[in-house]
Amino acid sequence: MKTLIRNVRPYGEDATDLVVEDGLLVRDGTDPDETVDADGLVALPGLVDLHTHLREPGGEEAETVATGSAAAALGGYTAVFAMPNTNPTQDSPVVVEHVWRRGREVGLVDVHPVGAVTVGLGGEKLAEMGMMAASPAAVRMFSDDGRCVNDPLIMRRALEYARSLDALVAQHAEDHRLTVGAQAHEGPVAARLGLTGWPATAEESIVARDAMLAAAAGARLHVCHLSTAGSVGVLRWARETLDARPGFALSAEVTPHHLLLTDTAAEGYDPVHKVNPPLRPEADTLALRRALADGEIDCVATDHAPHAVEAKDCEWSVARPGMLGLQTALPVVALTMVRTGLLDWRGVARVTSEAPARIAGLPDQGRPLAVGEPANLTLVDPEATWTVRGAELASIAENTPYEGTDLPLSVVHTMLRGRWTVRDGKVAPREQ
Ligand SMILES: NC(=O)N[C@@H](CC(=O)O)C(=O)O
Ligand SMILES: [Zn+2]
Ligand SMILES: [Zn+2]
Repeated sequence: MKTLIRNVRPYGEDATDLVVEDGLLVRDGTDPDETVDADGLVALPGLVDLHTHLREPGGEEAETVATGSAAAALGGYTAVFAMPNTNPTQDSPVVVEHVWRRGREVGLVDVHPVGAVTVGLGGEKLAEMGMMAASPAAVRMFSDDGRCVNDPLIMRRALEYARSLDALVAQHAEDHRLTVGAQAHEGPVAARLGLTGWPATAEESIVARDAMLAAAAGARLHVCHLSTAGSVGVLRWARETLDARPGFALSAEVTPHHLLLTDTAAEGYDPVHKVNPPLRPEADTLALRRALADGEIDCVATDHAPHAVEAKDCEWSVARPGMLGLQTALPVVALTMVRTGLLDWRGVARVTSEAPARIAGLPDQGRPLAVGEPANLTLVDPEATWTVRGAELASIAENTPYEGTDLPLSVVHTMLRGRWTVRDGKVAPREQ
C-alpha cells in the first residue's frame, strides 16, 4: 500500500510530498494506491505522551484503553504512557500485560503501561519492577503517579533498581506532609477563596531530594507535571552542581494546563479546574513557558485525567483532581508557545514528540520526518479554530477546563506506522 501525501509542510517548512509504503517514509511516489491532498497542512512526527491516565482497569466509567486511545489519536498522538493508578494497580506483570494487550488490540496508538514503584502505590514496599520489565509489556518507566514516593529510602532503592533495569523513574513530586488537605496553590487566591494551600515547596523539595538521590545512584529521574518557577530553578541547580555518578539523567515535563491556566481559575469554585499539582500564579506559568522554550523543561505531557461526572459535579473540596488533556494538548501548545513566538514547529516537534520518545527510550517514535523512518506522523491545520465541547471529545469523561473555549489548530490526519488512525478529524476504520 503506497500513500502519496501531496503539498504538506513538514515542521511548517517548505511544502513537499511525503510518500509512505509498508509503514515507512519512502522516496518514490509513483503509482500511489492513495493520494491525500495536504495543502496547507503541517506535518509533525506523531506525538508521544509520557503521562496519560487511561483508567482501565477499574475506572472504565471515566475512560478505557479504547476511548483513551481514540482521544490520543485525535490529538495527534502515536504513543502514550499509561499511568499505574488503576484498580487493580499496575504493580504486577498481569496488570501491565492487560493494558499493553488492550492497547495493541485497539491499535490506535502504542500504549506503554507505566509500572508502579510501590505495591498498590502505598509507598512502602517496592513493586515487582523487574518482573514488569521482563514481561511482554517490557515496562521501562516506573511511577507512583497520583501519589509521591515520599519515603527517601524507598525512592533511593527504586532509583537503584531502575538503574539496573535501564529504566526511568517518573516522580509525582509532592511531599504529602506539606499538602495535607491541600486544595489549591498556596497564595493570595486560595486564601481569599478559603481553600487550603498546596505550597510550591512541597514540589520543589521533592525535586531537589530526588535529583540528589538519582545523581548519587547514577539513575534516570523524570519529573512529572513540573509546575513552578522554583522547580525550574531546582532543575538548573541540579544539572549545574550535582556530582553525578555515570548514568544520571534528569528530565522534566510540563502539562498544557500549567502552560495556559492560572490559580485564578479556582474563582467560581468549578472543580473542573481542580488539579494536582494545582494551577499556579501567572509568574509561574510564564516561567514554565520560557523553560520549555529554552529546553530546561524537556517536554510536554498531558496528564490526561478523565473523571466521571459525579467526581467533578460536587463541592470543590470533595471533587477528584485532574483534567482531560489529550485532544487539546497540541492546540494549547500552539496557543501558548507558537502564537507567542516562543517555539516554531520544529520546537513543537521537539517537545511533543522527539524529547518524550528519547526520554522513554522509544526507538520508533519521535523520529525525523525523513526517508527510511517509520511513518508515525500527524497532519494538522494550524490556521483552524474550534470550540471545545467536553461532550464531543472522544473520552467518556467530559472534564475539560476549556469548555466553550475557541482553540487554534485542528488535527486532520494521524498515521501510526503507515496506517491511518485518524482521517479528516475522525477515528479511521481499522480495515485498511
Ligand atoms: N493530576 C491529577 O490531578 N490527577 C491525576 C493524578 C496525578 O497525576 O497526580 C489522576 O489520576 O486523576
Ligand atoms: Zn501526578
Ligand atoms: Zn497523572
